[in-house]
Amino acid sequence: MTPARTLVAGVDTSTQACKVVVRDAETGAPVRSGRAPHPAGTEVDPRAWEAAFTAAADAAGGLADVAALSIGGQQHGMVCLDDDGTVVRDALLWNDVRSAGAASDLIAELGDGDEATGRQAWADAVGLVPVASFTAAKLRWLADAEPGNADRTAAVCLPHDWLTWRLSAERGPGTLVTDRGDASGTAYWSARSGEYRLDLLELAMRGRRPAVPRVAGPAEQVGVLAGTSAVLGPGTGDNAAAALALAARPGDVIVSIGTSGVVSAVSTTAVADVTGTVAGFADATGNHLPLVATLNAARVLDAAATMLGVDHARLSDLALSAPPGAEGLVLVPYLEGERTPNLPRATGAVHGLTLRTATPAHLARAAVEGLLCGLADGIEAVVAQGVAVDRVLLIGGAAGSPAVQQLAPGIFGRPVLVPSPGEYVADGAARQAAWVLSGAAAPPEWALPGLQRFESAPTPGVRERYAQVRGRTDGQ
Ligand SMILES: Nc1ncnc2c1ncn2[C@@H]1O[C@H](COP(=O)(O)OP(=O)(O)O)[C@@H](O)[C@H]1O
Ligand SMILES: O=C(CO)[C@@H](O)[C@H](O)COP(=O)(O)O
Repeated sequence: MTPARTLVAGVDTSTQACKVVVRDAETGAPVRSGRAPHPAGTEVDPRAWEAAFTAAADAAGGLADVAALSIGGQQHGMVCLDDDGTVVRDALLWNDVRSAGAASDLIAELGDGDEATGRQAWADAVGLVPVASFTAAKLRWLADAEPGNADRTAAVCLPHDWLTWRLSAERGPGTLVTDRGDASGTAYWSARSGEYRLDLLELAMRGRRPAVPRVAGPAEQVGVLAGTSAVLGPGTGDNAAAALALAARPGDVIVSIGTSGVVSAVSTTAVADVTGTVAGFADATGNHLPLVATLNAARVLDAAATMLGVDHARLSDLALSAPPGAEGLVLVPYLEGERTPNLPRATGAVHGLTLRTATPAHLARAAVEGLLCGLADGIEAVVAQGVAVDRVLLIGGAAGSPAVQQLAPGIFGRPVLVPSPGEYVADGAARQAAWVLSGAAAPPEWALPGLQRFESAPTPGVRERYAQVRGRTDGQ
């Protein structure tokens, strides 16, 4: 009789869905998986994430036989809890831009009214400059727009912290836990010092100081899955989890095209970009994860497909059938406002329409190129922080698009490696769970996914034309 293998589970509680994977703890071999959708919108009742988790776990055949579980999740979302641990209001997600004015106020206040001084002060304090996405800006919005809810907020945490806490057998006061990766996206925890800046939390909350989760070590057991003996890992932010799944090392740049567009890189040193383009986040192993995020990514292609009345496969074929640069047709993809560049009130635009370019193929091409040009700007910004780029890996839902795969190398000016299709955030969480279970100093050596290499001649003209048009789109 073969001995029973030990199983671990990883969860991605992402913007659009909850995904659960079950893997062999020793080898990382996939065993089973499930998913369930999240509600649409940028303001969500966290209980919907718990319901989706339950449905996704059921779809994955249940978790009764797993020995450990960790949760990766969408970053930055503001989850406010009252004295009883009840959710105070719906969570504001990372892509909710109502906090844009609050972010500007926080910059000005830390600079005593001077924006440049404020930017420098935030970069020095926490390695990033506030934008609408970060939790601190959302808390300032809450303090100003809903002071009653701010008063009731006894503790504040992030989506993955909240779900870990809900699944834990122990939910008493002081049991909320997070990790370095997700804490670094709050704007009141410093990846450089490894400490909370509770003065900045207090500034955001206009003098209130709610409790915050304890920041656990990368492989620390933080509890037990309720109703089982499975151990819980600390979990992490989605981008840190994906880096863990890919065993990313310095020199690797991961470009994720999910709901968000993300360029991130593992680095042994902290960054502090005073322009605010690159955020100085932490990874899930003790390193750093400088990161650029856009609000508009896979859903740009969803929108283009809807406009053209086609599915993703047809959109890709259309894009590949048009010439590079779509003969001057440019789509600026700021469909939800934008975070990078910081234009929260911007809208999308199409420039260069002529009788010749007014075709489905040109529009499809312009959508893919517009999306990729924004990410190419992100790669450039990360490089400007002194981060080495030896390999570019492309993941996320839209990385499955042949047009994205084939056009990215030309626009990025570098070859692109596409791992075999997978749920890399959930996989990274599963690898963390296996690490926690092992008690070892380093994560287990799991087989890495196969990589498909895409290469093509650089098309710098496409980025130049995009940059000209982007400059005219300020969204005011
Ligand atoms: N082949 C494809 N081409 C383009 N977009 C795709 C494709 N497959 C999935 N997507 C899009 O990818 C997105 C989901 O990606 P995912 O990385 O799971 O997002 P998230 O983690 O933010 O929920 C959806 O918007 C979906 O429509
Ligand atoms: O805001 C960020 C990173 O700073 C996003 O990456 C969110 O973490 C959401 O990710 P997805 O839902 O696109 O995976």
